[in-house]
Amino acid sequence: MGSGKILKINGIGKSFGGLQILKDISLEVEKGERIGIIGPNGAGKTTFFNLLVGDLEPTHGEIYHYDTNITKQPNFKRVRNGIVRTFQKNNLLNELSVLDNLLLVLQRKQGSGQVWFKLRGEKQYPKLYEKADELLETWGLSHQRDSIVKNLSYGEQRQIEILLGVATEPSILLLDEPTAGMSQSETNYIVNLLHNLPKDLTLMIIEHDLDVVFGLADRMVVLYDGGVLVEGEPDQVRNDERVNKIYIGSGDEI
Ligand SMILES: Nc1ncnc2c1ncn2[C@@H]1O[C@H](COP(=O)(O)OP(=O)(O)OP(=O)(O)O)[C@@H](O)[C@H]1O
Repeated sequence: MGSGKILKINGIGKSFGGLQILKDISLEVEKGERIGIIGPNGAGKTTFFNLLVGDLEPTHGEIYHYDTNITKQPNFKRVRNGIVRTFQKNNLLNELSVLDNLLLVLQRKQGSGQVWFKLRGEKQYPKLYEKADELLETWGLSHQRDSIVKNLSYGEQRQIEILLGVATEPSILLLDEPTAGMSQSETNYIVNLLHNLPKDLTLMIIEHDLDVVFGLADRMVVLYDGGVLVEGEPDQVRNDERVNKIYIGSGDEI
């Protein structure tokens, strides 16, 4: 059973062919928690997210969203229920403007049985455009409103992608390396944005920049060798001998 937690993960694992990537992961997440997920390259962090959002099915174990067993629920249903992820790579419509990308997300959110990919006109849907402009202003991005996505820098595109995730008003937002490949000022923008998200939004963040993730998280989960090596408050994890051991020689400092 789910026991009132927004997410309850009971002993999930994932194998590809004969190769067991995730062995046995259990985790309970409270609404509004900010969970940082770290671990060496190839530890299975992205695979873990794929299981949570329904892009992959676990080989064993169960996932509950509150009291609903979502282990086999398809991705689109989880998105509809507020479980949303952003990718390591940009997932935007590059030939369209920032505004149009945002309008499509807002349309899809509102749309019941609508053709989400057909942009609606401003005259017929002034409220939709008002909402998009309001969001762009809140995010300090009004100047990029009409920029074509492909003409933006990589870091700017990633910012927009994260903001589109936020625009869907999710209850759980999973961010896969939100600051990867960003300049320091772009990273600062994202950190600031994440700090200012509504407090009842649950965040799970995979991040290689340890300063970023330790600064944002209430709780850290360290994945290693297919399982949870350590889980706890950031200070506790930062000082954990086992965690320091796996990061020694990796070039990262805890
Ligand atoms: N669809 C797949 N088929 C086969 N192997 C896969 C598949 N997806 C992931 N893997 C393997 O699973 C392992 C874990 O990959 P994953 O991307 O989850 O790790 P990660 O911790 O996110 O790594 P990184 O920090 O480098 O992004 C890797 O060895 C990868 O090659």
